[in-house]
Amino acid sequence: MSAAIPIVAPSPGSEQLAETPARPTKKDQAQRRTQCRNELIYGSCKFADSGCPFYHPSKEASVSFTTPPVTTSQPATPAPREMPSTPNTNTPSKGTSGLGGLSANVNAPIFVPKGFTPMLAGQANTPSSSTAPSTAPAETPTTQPTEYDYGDDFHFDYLDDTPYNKPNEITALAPPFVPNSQQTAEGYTPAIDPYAHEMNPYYAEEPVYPRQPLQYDLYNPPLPYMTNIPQQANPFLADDVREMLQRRSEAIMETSPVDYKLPDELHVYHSLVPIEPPGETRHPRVFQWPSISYKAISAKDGRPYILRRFEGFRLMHEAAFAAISVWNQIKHPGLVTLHEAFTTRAFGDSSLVFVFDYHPNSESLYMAHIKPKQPQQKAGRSQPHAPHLAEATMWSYAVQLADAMRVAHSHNLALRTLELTKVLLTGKNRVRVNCCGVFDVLNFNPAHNVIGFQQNDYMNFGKLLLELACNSTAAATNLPKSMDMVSKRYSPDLTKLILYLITPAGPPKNLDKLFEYIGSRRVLDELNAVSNYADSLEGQLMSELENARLVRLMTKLGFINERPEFDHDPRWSETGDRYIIKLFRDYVFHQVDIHGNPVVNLSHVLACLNKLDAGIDERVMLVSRDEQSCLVVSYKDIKSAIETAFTDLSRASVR
Ligand SMILES: Nc1ncnc2c1ncn2[C@@H]1O[C@H](COP(=O)(O)OP(=O)(O)OP(=O)(O)O)[C@@H](O)[C@H]1O
Repeated sequence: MSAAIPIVAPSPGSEQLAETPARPTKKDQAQRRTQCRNELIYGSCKFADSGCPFYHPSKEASVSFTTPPVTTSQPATPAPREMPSTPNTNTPSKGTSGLGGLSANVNAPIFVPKGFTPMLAGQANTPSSSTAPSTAPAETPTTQPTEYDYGDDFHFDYLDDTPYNKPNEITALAPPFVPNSQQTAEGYTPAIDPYAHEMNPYYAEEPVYPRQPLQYDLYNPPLPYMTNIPQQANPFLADDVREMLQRRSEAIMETSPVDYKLPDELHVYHSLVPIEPPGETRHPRVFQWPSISYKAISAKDGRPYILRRFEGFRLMHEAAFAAISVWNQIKHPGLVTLHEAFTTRAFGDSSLVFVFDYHPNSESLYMAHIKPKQPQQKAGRSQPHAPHLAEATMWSYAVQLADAMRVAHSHNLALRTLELTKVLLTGKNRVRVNCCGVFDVLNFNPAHNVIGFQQNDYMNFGKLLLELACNSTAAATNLPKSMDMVSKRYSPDLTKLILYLITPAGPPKNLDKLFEYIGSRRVLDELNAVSNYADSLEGQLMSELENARLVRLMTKLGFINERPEFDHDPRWSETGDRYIIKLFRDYVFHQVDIHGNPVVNLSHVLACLNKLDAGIDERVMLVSRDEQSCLVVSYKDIKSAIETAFTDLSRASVR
């Protein structure tokens, strides 16, 4: 049995027909056995005594359907307009036939809205409100041909003096939303709808515009265990996270406006773009060979990589590449992964190329913290840069870099590039050591002493922290002065750590001693910070998960709505179940207020689409654009209609 209740204007002359008794046919006899829908919906049929062919029960029987008198004036407004929808708490699902059944149901000649009755009956027990519809006679409505092709058998209801598509009638059928304990769940703000006052022109005294709460079961709030992170009111990705990801995505796709005459292809890489304009030297170089870095795309996996090219380098020992395979096996969050190295003549010289992971929009610690910057403008005022790094940031870097060192040393390797320009800031407080393995090839020596390089790592680490603490690349040239500055700016613990690292004298340094200086509390602080950040990102992902559902839904609507032709039928998207989908689209997106201005109400759209996605039994009244017909359908039915239409389209697309 259908849940769709089409109510349309009679065609011209239908009233005439109603008054002229026709010859009893088989169809007429069937009609006489069918209860008149006006009785069911409005409680009475004004044509009961003047030729309505349907069955009319006695007045006592239909008493529960009578509607109280109206006190508000009838408006004349454009369509479509915001319609209150009916919460389904009292209306269990009955008889909706699932996928594809809607067309048949809509065209069914006999209609008994089973799921509807309890709601109406429930209303009879509720005290009537002043906004209830009128049963008083009014003008006979204009009769327009309906847009919907219902077929010959379709039962037309005569619009009585209280047209069904008037808002006060709708209120009677769909009482205003009253938040229950579930609906007042987290995330629902009573003042969520800025249009509420505009959308209730008929209820100025008692606003009953159904605000569209984001129900917890349809739109999930952040996970409960996320109480350790600030809650965000925005159901979408936070602005700063969106901007960060957007910038990264742009950086990946960036191309060079200048033609640098680079090879089109290099090994398996193509689309080479220099990371920095070539030829500029801004700070002491770490490597004795000039190098230039390119972003390139791998033809193997389509991912971006960094190609660091050493110009004019001649490789003397093939064995130098042995370290590359070891570095390649180390995947650590504190290291920029080295993938491979090769020599090439594609640039017109003999070049050595290292391939690293590409971290879009990253910058070196030198660029981020030491390089002088233009003062930033905020609210029209220039903001001075922080004079020095916060102690917590210093410890965070120290913990991450110490762990990167630990993993390299445990593989019997040395980092050798713990320098301000070779440590990349790849995210919020996330540092990674870059260019690991480069020295192992550039300065290859079969008799090299890895322990000596590892001891140098401690020295370089101390120097890097000192330079960051003093905000200067020259800090190591005057140690007493620099250490004095550090002790004034930072805690004794940090001063002791730097002193331990940069002092050459004493026994060989080791990781245990290093972590003793750092202290387990600092490591746990870092763990907490990372966990909080992971939680916050997970919360953000959660909101994107919801949005992805809605995008899929809107994509389906886009495939179906306004399709010019399908299955050799130019009216495919306007007929059958698709007509319901069209009306639903109008209901969700094309509402207008009393002045005919568009209602751009995001919470309404989100609530409708979420209900649709969940396919709930709640009913919604869809009104045709000429306001002459309306359908009462459940979200479940609309979902079925969309699924059926989309499945038809998908099937045809693979044929
Ligand atoms: N793997 C990478 N992923 C993303 N960006 C990188 C990567 N490596 C380097 N960069 C970018 O290139 C910039 C320059 O780094 P690079 O190591 O080339 O410094 P440099 O100034 O050329 O130093 P040097 O001359 O000593 O090699 C960095 O600040 C960073 O923005």
